[in-house]
Amino acid sequence: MGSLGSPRSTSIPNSKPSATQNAQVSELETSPSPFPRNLLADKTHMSRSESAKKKIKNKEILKPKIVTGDVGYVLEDVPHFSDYIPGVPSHPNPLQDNPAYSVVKQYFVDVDDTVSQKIVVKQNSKKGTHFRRAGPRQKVYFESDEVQACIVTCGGLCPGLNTVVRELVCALFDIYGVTKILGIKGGYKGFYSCNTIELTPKKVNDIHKRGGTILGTSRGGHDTVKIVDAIQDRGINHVYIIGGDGTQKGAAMIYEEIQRRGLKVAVVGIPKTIDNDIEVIDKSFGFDTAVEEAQKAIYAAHVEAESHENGIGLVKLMGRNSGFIAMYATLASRDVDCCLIPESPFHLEGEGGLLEFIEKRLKENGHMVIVVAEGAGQDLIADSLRNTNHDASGNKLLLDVGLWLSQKIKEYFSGKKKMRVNLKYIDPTYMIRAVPSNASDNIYCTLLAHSAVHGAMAGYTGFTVGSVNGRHAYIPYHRITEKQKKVVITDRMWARLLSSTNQPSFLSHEFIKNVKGEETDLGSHFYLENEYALCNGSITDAIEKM
Ligand SMILES: Nc1ncnc2c1ncn2[C@@H]1O[C@H](COP(=O)(O)OP(=O)(O)O)[C@@H](O)[C@H]1O
Ligand SMILES: O=P(O)(O)OC[C@H]1O[C@](O)(COP(=O)(O)O)[C@@H](O)[C@@H]1O
Ligand SMILES: [Mg+2]
Repeated sequence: MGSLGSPRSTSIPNSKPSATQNAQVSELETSPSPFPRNLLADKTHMSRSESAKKKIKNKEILKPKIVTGDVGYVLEDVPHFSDYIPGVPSHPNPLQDNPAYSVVKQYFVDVDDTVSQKIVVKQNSKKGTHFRRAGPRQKVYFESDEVQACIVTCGGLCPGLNTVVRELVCALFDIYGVTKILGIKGGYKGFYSCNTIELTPKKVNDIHKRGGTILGTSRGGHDTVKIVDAIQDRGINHVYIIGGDGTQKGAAMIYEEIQRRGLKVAVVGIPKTIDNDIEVIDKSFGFDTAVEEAQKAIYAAHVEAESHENGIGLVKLMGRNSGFIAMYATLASRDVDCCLIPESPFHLEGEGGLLEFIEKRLKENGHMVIVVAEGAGQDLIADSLRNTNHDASGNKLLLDVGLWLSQKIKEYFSGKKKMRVNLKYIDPTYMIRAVPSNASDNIYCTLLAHSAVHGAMAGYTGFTVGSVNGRHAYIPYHRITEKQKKVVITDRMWARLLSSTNQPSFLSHEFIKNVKGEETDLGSHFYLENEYALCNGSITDAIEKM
């Protein structure tokens, strides 16, 4: 495989590809890396001529790096420049000369350190899946003045976005002496349709105290080729992408295109989602803040409900497909009588239905509080209303379960029951995600940002950073994006919720029978509550041993 031709023909005025961004590489005969390799890196600058584009398009990308060891040890590793850029030079890490780190006993993470996905084990358990431990390495693959970094925030808002931006800038600046850092405005489409802003520690000094993102965000607009062209044109070689599951899928495509073009550009994802629906990681930043903020709405609903005869406080919380916010806000509050999430189907009418339970609870206590995740009961609403709308990113636009439920409850009691109820519906949806992150999320954001920067400087790319069992790790994109994390209703955490609210499970016998019949891999778990499932790996086992 040879050079793809002449230097890039189109470019933004005053910007040219940096010499180091396009690695000087030659045909790869043997690999210093122990991993399977099916990609040969391109030579020097790319041309955007049609034939060159075609060649790039047809190039295969690296296969996932899976390393196996003794006793069933598996490392799901992340790509490194040395996998596709032979002879890529390295340098000593400047961290060792940083006065702040002078007292640290061990500056660097050992190259062999990995983080286990499964921590509850039996005596004879296999070692199972591991991820590369995050942190500074002895060698870095960029000189400070060679780095041109950029940061983008995509998808919905989440508390902590500004903190991550701030800490990325500060880590690059303070630890690695990087001074060229660009903010991409307005999400993915900002790469090719907006101006950039220069980011310095001074500019970002106070931003963690503000909600939202100073960079702006958007849904839709992911055009891989245009984005990578912009990255190349601006000479960017560190791309930090903060966003949820959709964003990480987009980041994976950017990384693949960059690898196809043979560029020395690190693509690093920092997972953001208020719904906490990202697999593998313990939890996402901003989640704790959102749960805390939701307490205010639940408190108000409880005060209102308690103060009226047959008072019902109904609170709708975010959670498109995963009910983590509703579940944790309910557990934290202790004022909630019933929590409804997308993972646990319910029915309204008849024996064992929601309306019957509301009536019972009102008769017992005189008031009640219901928390509903926005994605709950969508199948029931869809029966009465047609809904085929999607947002710019392709996410299904949900119908308002809170309004629908309020209507159904009122109809039920004013109809044949002739019972007067006083229902107050509170929808704090955007309030819980528009706030600045709390103290613990701020620290989490800082660690994520530092891990991201250390990984990029150490030459890793094509990964998302996240906490796995409390240790920070580099996780390949496909592990984050292959499925969404959901509340496991056969998990003891959901059982704890049911026992705290004393609500019925609403599950039909048929549903339980179906779930019991399913053999599903329960690989990762929020807060690792499901020890049984982790040991045995099936819903059936989890249910039987609960
Ligand atoms: N499957 C996908 N492939 C590539 N890009 C995607 C994909 N899904 C979403 N995106 C892009 O990621 C960005 C954010 O996605 P979205 O689903 O809105 O939020 P989130 O990342 O928070 O889940 C959008 O710009 C969207 O175009
Ligand atoms: O109004 P928007 O911005 O589309 O946001 C609403 C959605 O954003 C979320 O908070 C999270 O979405 P993402 O994590 O995919 O950005 C959902 O819970 C909610 O449905
Ligand atoms: Mg999403």
